[in-house]
Amino acid sequence: MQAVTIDGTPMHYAVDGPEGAPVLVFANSLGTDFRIWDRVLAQLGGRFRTVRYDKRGHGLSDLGTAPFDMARLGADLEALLDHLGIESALVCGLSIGGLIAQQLVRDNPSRVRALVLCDTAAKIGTPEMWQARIDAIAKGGLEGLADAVMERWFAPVFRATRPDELALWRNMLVRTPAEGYAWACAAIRDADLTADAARIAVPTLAVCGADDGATTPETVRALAAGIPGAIYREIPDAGHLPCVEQPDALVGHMLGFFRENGLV
Ligand SMILES: O=C(O)CC1=CCC(=O)O1
Repeated sequence: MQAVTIDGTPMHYAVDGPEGAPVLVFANSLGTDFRIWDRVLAQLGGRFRTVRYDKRGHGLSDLGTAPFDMARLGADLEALLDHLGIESALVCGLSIGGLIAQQLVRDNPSRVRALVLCDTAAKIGTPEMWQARIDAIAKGGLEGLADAVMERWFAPVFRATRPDELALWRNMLVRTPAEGYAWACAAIRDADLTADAARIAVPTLAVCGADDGATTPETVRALAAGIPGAIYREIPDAGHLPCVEQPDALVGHMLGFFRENGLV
């Protein structure tokens, strides 16, 4: 297990792959820990030096001082890069992880060689929607939300054919500390990076699961349209977590994008 204290908060991370290979950093989504990238790493076949981490209040990482905002989450990622001596990396962010990646490139563009923005947006949902979710957690915890979240995370085919796995991913969600989840919802509620999208000057791939019920293909296509030169790809039979449902398709798009841009 690898640990680092950032802003007084112990955080959990993992580094895999050969030293000297291009560095690829993953930022994960709400209510998940970095196991969601396991299958992506298997598909990458050791071509990258990968960095995964549990954002504060998720997985094994502590919550630290709440409330926290998107700037804090972006600064956490930058501090992790500092700790690992990584000047600049390919950054792949899923959902809130995509917001964290956009925050990092906005605040410190030199740290990002390219972006993979997966099932995300410059502004996710509405403040009212996030406040309603925070209020619901205060009343019923994560268990009360879990079935609805599973419908957004996973395509119908996954839910119908992989019930055992579905049960385990649901466990991951409901075992996320409610406070960590709720404060991350508040950070999403208050984040709007729309005006910054047009200033993103690194190669960008936007990807979305065709059945994503959280950040829909329309939303992700609109994100790509707002970023100069960004390309958009859609993954069939995937919901909000293509890294779990269709890792080979996701990796195929990533590798093609990295090669086309001379990044690998
Ligand atoms: O739980 C959801 O609705 C999916 C989601 C939205 C933001 C995020 O990170 O995950």
